[in-house]
Amino acid sequence: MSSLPLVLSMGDPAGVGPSITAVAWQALKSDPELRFYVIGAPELYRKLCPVQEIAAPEDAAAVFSAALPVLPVGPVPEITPGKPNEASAPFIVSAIEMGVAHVREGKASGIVTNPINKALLYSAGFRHPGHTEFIAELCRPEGGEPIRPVMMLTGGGLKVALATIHQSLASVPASLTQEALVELGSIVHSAMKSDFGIAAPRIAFTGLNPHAGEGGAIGREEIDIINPAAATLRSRNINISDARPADTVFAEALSGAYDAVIAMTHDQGLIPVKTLDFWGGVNMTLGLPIVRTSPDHGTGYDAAAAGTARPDSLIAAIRSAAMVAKNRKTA
Ligand SMILES: NC(=O)c1ccc[n+]([C@@H]2O[C@H](COP(=O)([O-])OP(=O)(O)OC[C@H]3O[C@@H](n4cnc5c(N)ncnc54)[C@H](O)[C@@H]3O)[C@@H](O)[C@H]2O)c1
Ligand SMILES: N[C@H](C(=O)O)[C@H](O)COP(=O)(O)O
Repeated sequence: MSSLPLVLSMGDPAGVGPSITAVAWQALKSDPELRFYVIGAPELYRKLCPVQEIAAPEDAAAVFSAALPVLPVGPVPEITPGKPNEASAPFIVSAIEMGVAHVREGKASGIVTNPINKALLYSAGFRHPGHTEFIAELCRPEGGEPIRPVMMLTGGGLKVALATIHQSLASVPASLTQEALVELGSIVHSAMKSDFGIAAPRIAFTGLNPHAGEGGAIGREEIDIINPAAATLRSRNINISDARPADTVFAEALSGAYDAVIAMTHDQGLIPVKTLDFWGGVNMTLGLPIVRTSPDHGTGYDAAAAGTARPDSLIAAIRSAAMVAKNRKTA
């Protein structure tokens, strides 16, 4: 595995982030290959586990087995778990920016983001739908072309990428273009090889409409957009299906027919993963020059307030980030 540590961003301090970070450290502290540090407010973690403030990512390795290494960001206002506070927004954003900078500078092997509440961040001038697009923008070289980030959720034996993410269902059909789907299919194909070590990936597109349009009787997006994009990708030696009915393609993937499924909408793709494996699910961003993963859940304010937060998905995200970093190094 990479000898560099992973970096965790604090996420919303009023959510489950602080508690699951402390429990993840307890669970992983004896595994040097999964070592990490968190960029956050040290006081968030002090009641939960031993904490050691560090001045630089390079200090994390010596500390990790004995205490959670925390690179301070702040001053974060005093927080009551479960009660979001707008005053923490600038520090939530700074922690992500610093973490991405550390990975880009070669000081950390990847970033694992704790959950944020996007609406709260808008008060601090955050203008991105989520981490996915924000981190892609942070990775864009100065004066360079925008990077197309791809959201993929893994869990329950599935790997599901999304053609559209945080947008209204009504706006989805206009966003589906042959060009965008060809670009997406290429990114997923490359990531299956470099990030997951799958030499000859088999990918399926879902349809947008019930029964993948029923030959055009229920909708034409499959005939006019999705299938032509699939044909272009196949002409480039990418093994990808025409639009498959979305109600059955996940069962086909689970039975071994496909390594990854590309879903047309957020809920079409995330419902099967989160239903099968909410606690083991991982959200990752494909197509970036850096490794980024996250738990599949959100801020979970009610669990934070009740003290019932589970660390499983964060631990799975840490393991996935370490695996992808290692696979990319090998590739
Ligand atoms: N990666 C991210 O930053 C991310 C991902 C998803 C949602 N969100 C944001 O989170 C906020 C809340 O979203 P939501 O309510 O739809 O989803 P959620 O995942 O926060 O909560 C769904 C349910 O799961 C529970 N839950 C979540 N995490 C848990 C944990 N670790 N342990 C125990 N129970 C847990 C919650 O208490 C709730 O009952 C929204 O602002 C959303 O945008 C962020
Ligand atoms: N759609 C994601 C999920 O439900 O898991 C999520 O909102 C996270 O988005 P970002 O990783 O872009 O913050």
